[in-house]
Amino acid sequence: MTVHRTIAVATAAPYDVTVGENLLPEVVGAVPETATRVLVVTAAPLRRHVDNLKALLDARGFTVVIAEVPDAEEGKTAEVLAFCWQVLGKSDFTRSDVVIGFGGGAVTDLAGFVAATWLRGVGVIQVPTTLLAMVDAAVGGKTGINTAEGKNLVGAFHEPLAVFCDVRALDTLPHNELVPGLAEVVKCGFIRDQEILTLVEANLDGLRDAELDVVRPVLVELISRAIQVKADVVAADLKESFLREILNYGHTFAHAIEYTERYQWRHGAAVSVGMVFAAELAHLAGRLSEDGVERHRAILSGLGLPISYPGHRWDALLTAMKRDKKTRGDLLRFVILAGIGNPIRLEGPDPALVQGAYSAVSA
Ligand SMILES: NC(=O)c1ccc[n+]([C@@H]2O[C@H](COP(=O)([O-])OP(=O)(O)OC[C@H]3O[C@@H](n4cnc5c(N)ncnc54)[C@H](O)[C@@H]3O)[C@@H](O)[C@H]2O)c1
Ligand SMILES: O=C(O)C(=O)C[C@@H](O)[C@H](O)[C@H](O)COP(=O)(O)O
Ligand SMILES: [Zn+2]
Repeated sequence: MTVHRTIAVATAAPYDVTVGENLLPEVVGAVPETATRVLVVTAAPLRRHVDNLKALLDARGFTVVIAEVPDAEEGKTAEVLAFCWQVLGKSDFTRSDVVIGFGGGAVTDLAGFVAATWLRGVGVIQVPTTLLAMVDAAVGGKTGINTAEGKNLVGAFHEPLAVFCDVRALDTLPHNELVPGLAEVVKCGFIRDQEILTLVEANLDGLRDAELDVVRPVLVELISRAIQVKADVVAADLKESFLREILNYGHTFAHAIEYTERYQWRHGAAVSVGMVFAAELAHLAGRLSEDGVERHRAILSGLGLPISYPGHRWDALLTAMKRDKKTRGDLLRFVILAGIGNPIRLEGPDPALVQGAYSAVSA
């Protein structure tokens, strides 16, 4: 049976996230008729898919410009952003024209920021092609790039016109890229929708082995549920004044790992360790039971995700964590759980607790 689900994101500028199969015609249909030019921001592994999209856009009479950017985190830099601006300038791209972000989370983050900054903001349609980008990066309007000092330090909130998650794109996604996306799905389970945890626990082996023909129905359910969690949160607090911080569960430590490891860790893998770190911190702070911590370890390791960090680089990690966007002045702030499904903030914890949580996830 063909999958087709729509999740509405009810922000001030509402849009739909479509989860389905063979959605390229719908992507083209979402480009406003007022547009003349379309910039597709993408990376080399997506070339075949993008050729198909370009053919459909050409047939509709749009002038299509492709910006193929360096893959993965290498694309989230100021230099690549400037390259995209140059492409837009040279093609006389106007406010009625549209950017399409076509790729993993690195591409959708960059494409969104290109759209946010060009002429102070043009429309962007996001077409995420990794599991992680479908359930998280392409939804919610957080866009940005990394700087030499840290992860996602420059960016803007810029919501898409529409998001299309074509689950058939996952057929070409390498196994080692699919599993990290499950970390963000599990995150949504720990912070809000516990049915996600139940579904994952019941399908651990199939999800870990990514046998898509076997787990496709459960994966579609998990994708839809995770997007629904994100949609509900961003609809209530788009600009992260407080509630939205729960989507950052596990990310204080995760971003520090990514930065310290020069982006050689997959984002989802770092988030997996980051959630165990946050669970250990919550336990040390007396807010989460030993069983709650163990549930983190069991689910994440059961999916084949890392639950420890072997780097022994505490000083570097602490320096990076201080640059987290939830920090206020010198006050480190963490999202932790006061029980599964109940995220709270831990502000300015005793440094011994933070170091204790680090020791608990050190391999
Ligand atoms: N804006 C947000 O709210 C948000 C949320 C979560 C993550 N992120 C960001 O997303 C990024 C991670 O995204 P990611 O995990 O998708 O990694 P990624 O974008 O680096 O993609 C992983 C790899 O898969 C390739 N790929 C993508 N789709 C493919 C397909 N269908 N077939 C074959 N190969 C394919 C990519 O080219 C890349 O080599 C990080 O930069 C993270 O900070 C942002
Ligand atoms: O959408 C959000 O809000 C999130 O925090 C989702 C995270 O999974 C995502 O990795 C996001 O890019 C992190 O943002 P940052 O503000 O910590 O850079
Ligand atoms: Zn994330």
